Amino acid sequence: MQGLVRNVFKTWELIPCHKLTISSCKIITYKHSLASWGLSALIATTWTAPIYPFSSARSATTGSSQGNHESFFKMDEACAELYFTGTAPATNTLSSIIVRNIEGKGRGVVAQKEMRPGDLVMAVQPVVILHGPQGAMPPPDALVGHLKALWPTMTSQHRTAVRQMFAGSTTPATTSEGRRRQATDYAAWTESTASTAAGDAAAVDFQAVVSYNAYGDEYEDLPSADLRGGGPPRSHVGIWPHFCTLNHACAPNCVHYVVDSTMVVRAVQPIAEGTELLISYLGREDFAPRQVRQAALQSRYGFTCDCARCRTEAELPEELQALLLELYERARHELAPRFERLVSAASAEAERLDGGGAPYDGHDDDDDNESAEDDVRSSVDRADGSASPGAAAAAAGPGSKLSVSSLAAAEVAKRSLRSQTDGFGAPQRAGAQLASLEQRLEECARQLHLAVHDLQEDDEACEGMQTPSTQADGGQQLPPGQAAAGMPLPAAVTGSGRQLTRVQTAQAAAYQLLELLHLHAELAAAAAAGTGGGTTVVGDRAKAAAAGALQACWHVLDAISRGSELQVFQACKLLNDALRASGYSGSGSSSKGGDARAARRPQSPPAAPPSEVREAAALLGQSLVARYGPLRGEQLTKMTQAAIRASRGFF
Ligand SMILES: C[S@@+](CC[C@H](N)C(=O)[O-])C[C@H]1O[C@@H](n2cnc3c(N)ncnc32)[C@H](O)[C@@H]1O
Repeated sequence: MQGLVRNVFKTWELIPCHKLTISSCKIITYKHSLASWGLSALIATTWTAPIYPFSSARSATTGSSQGNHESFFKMDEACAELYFTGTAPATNTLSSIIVRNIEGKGRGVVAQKEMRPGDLVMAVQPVVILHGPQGAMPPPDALVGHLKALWPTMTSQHRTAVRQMFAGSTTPATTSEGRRRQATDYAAWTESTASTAAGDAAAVDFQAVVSYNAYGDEYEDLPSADLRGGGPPRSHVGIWPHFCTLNHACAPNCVHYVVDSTMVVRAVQPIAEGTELLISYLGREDFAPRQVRQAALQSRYGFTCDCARCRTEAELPEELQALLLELYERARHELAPRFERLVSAASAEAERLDGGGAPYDGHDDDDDNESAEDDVRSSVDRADGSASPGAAAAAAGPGSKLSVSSLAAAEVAKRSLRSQTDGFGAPQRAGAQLASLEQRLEECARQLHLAVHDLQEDDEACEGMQTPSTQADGGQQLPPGQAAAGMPLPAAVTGSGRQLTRVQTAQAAAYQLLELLHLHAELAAAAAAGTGGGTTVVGDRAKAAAAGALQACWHVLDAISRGSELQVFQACKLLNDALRASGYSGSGSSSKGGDARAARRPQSPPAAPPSEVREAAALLGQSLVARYGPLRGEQLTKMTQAAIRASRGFF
């Protein structure tokens, strides 16, 4: 896996767009090549074995050699109902988990049994939730009034849970309030207290409860909203008592998302019994360097993150840390807005040529960057979501607007580009802008390439000399003797013993740049297609570079954000590109060339998919299983189709 990522950086070169005449090139839209895809055949031939290594152990009829697999299987059936019909599980579903005091973090959730990627951790209902239209999340502060209004009629279980939520203070355990806050058992929530509802309400700091525990997003899980039908996905903000006992890590071992009103949390790594279960509170800032992540967590949640990823990053050479920060800032503030402007300008011109829109005014110079950034910012504010308990509240606070990320800006740019069937309509202007952008991007890419290369060489030289260097997230004790003074630290060990290498850590901090490299290569390929129908040498190189950068993106996501929606959607795109490049349709005859005679021939059995299609399908399978658990057969087919449909709207 790592080899692929390394390759991209080792062989990276920019494809020179300025040597091309960009004219009426066509972006082959995402929809077309997938429409005729023989999905079931491909799944049957490529996915079943590689993504279900545990299938026999999971079977309800296999017995229980590994504990309560039977109940796990049933829980996933309940979730399948949720995904496919929107019917929430009748009761809160919790895996074998326990709440414990974790040193330096207050309480946290710990696995009481071994877990594997895709295993359900919890599927739980909120104590309060507000919905809004997609992209318009209700203000988190509105939850305060709702909580107060609901309080008198709330079950005693819910009231106990709310009273025990983290509210920003470390009340000593000697007081009754402190004892309640340190309760380490979900069962304690069922205890009712003697105090009256009104009295309880006076003792609760509802504002603080909302600030630290609310979770909101601009949209719910998109593939399951698609499967459920019944209207567009909704935004939401709410408080889920079980969910808000989970602590944060910047490369977490669990993924979380909302389906209608149900919060689903799944393991995305192999997790050993006794390991702390962790989610990310950050959303898009997952792809920022350590300093940015830590500042966000400190200002919103009042703690300094010391997770395995942060520790590894802090041990990188100082110059590299400074460079990663600089590249992040340049990608976010300089390059992404300019890419966005380039694509918007091209789109506007294409519209004008179509006779549909106002003429392009030609104002696309650097001087306009500020207004471009505003545009990007507002697009991102609409598209981006907060992704943690409390993040929603933080988003509403003064000066804590959701961050503008170049990643999201790139998504906006790509979406806008792909919505045009005729691509660039302003050939010369677009070409000149792309060329100037290219120089800046090239400079950043080269710096990153050299830095990562050096890091890799260092690590290779150190290989074999090392023992794991840090205490694992989740409190696992690692073998002694590791923090030997002066020894380079090649990797962090996240909860589960998974290695997160220094190279992966550096690449994750530069993820936004990687996204832009992919976008650039796509634009270059599109430009080349405009001059020679995609058959030029430059066009082929650009396509290969785009595929390489996209694959690198998937692998970086797999290291830090496995099972995320973004990883699923990047995998959909990879598969689409592989299908398009190979002409494989999954049906009896190859679609390459698409001649009419072939259509009249009797259908032969489906040809075996080419290796690049199989690889891309396997990556999508892994991402889907991490996110949705052990879906099988028909369910897997439907979920895949839904993910592909949802990803079209996303990119
Ligand atoms: C939603 S609560 C999580 C549960 C909380 N630990 C408790 O005791 O109830 C969020 C708060 O947990 C703490 N926290 C979460 N992740 C942490 C981490 N990685 N390190 C230190 N504190 C953390 C912070 O105080 C944060 O404001």
